[in-house]
Amino acid sequence: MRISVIGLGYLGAVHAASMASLGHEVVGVDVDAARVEALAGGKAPFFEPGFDELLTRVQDTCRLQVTTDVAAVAGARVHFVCVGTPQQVGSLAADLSFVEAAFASVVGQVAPGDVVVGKSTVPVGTAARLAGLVEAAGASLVWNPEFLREGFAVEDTLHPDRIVYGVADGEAGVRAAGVLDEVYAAVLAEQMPRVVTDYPTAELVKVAANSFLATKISFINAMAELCEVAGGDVTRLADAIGHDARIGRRFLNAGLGFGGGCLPKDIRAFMARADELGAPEAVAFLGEVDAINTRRRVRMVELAGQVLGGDVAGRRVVVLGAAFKPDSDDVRDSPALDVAARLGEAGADVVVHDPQAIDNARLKAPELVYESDLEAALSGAEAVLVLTEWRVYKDLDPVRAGSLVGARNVLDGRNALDRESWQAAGWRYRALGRA
Ligand SMILES: NC(=O)C1=CN([C@@H]2O[C@H](COP(=O)(O)OP(=O)(O)OC[C@H]3O[C@@H](n4cnc5c(N)ncnc54)[C@H](O)[C@@H]3O)[C@@H](O)[C@H]2O)C=CC1
Ligand SMILES: O=C(O)[C@H]1O[C@H](OP(=O)(O)OP(=O)(O)OC[C@H]2O[C@@H](n3ccc(=O)[nH]c3=O)[C@H](O)[C@@H]2O)[C@H](O)[C@@H](O)[C@@H]1O
Repeated sequence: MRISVIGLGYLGAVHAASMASLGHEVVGVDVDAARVEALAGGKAPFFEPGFDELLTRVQDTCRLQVTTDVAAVAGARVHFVCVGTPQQVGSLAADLSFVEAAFASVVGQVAPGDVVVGKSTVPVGTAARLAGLVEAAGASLVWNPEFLREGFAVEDTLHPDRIVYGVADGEAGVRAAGVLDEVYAAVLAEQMPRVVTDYPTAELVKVAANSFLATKISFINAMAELCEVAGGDVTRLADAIGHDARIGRRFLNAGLGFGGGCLPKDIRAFMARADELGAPEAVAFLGEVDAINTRRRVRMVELAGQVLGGDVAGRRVVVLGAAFKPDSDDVRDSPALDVAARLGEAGADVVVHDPQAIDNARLKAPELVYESDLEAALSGAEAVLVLTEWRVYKDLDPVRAGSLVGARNVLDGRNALDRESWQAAGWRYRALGRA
């Protein structure tokens, strides 16, 4: 089928290439000319495992065309809107201006019978509002939230845990769902759950899922705070409660907490929307989830001060990790970069290393010093802070690292290192949530 994808960021670019890999003829549109140019040349505009290979495969089939000209979407039968919904400056609410602009430009191109599919994460009520615009052009709207994780984006797009459609009432909704089933036929062949519901439920499913994940992380980080004062070990605690199948061990990794372009802004936008709907108390707990998350960053800076004898000013500190999570170059609301910036503000001589995210980090925090060679970054450091659990940091040899640094202090911000082997190599090991 001929389809279009509007917005070629972490979500849209992977969606477009994945749909082309399923055999569809895809036209992708983005307002960012540099991004379009990179994709047109078969190059991923960001680091995502497996994405370069997918692009190369798709390029060979000539089924993916990219452009800045929205007129190119005319002739496609299904149009996926994948533009950003960042946090508004000075407010908790989502900035919907990109979604509104994208819908306005797409409806000018659609033909009667087309299906417009919203994939961006939006506040509940947005789809019902946009449906009128789409229907006025003779097309139908489906809200089809996306649940992919960065670092696993290709895998999650082609093999999701579930697919959710929010559709209009009646025949029109059934017909639109049927068209989307055709697009996803190869994905649905794996028989994962497919939930067809109304617009508000589909929108709420997305923010509820991200809120639950954020809550799970902050729950374990609250336990980490208690372990720190009571002398417990949060990693053992997480293992023990995680054995209960009702709780589960996943997303109970205590440490610096959550960041990225989604969980933080989604829980904030949910609070703002609940407030508008007159039900702020329903999700007031998310304020605490957010506060626990921020406290972990503050605690990390305190811990660095403690191991350095009370003051970080003038002390050489190496921050390992700038991305918000491993296997990504995304630094949006990155806990690691935030801690590095806080240490820099406190006067520390900070050097930041990351295997993939230095270019993005430099744009976001140009005041920090970056080093792309890991051994050079470690040289002379008086404290080593592991803040993003990249494999290369987990694989560090503590003996070799110990020969490079100025003092053997390691702070494990992600509970990712093997404590015993670091201690055996003469390191003073400190971690969040472990006394
Ligand atoms: N990044 C992720 O892992 C996931 C993101 N989402 C949601 O998907 C949406 C997009 O997120 P990302 O891809 O991370 O954002 P992003 O910021 O990486 O990409 C958004 C893209 O849309 C483009 N754009 C903006 N206005 C446009 C317009 N009028 N026409 C065409 N292109 C336009 C931008 O230039 C940019 O390339 C957000 O709502 C996000 O919450 C949902 C699930 C996963
Ligand atoms: O809406 C979105 O954009 C996406 O947001 C998250 O995906 P993502 O942000 O890519 O990354 P996660 O793997 O969820 O990690 C988020 C943050 O939580 C942190 N985290 C994760 C798990 C954990 O146990 N502990 C923990 O601190 C990570 O380090 C990272 O900073 C969700 O997992 C996706 O399902 C969702 O589609």
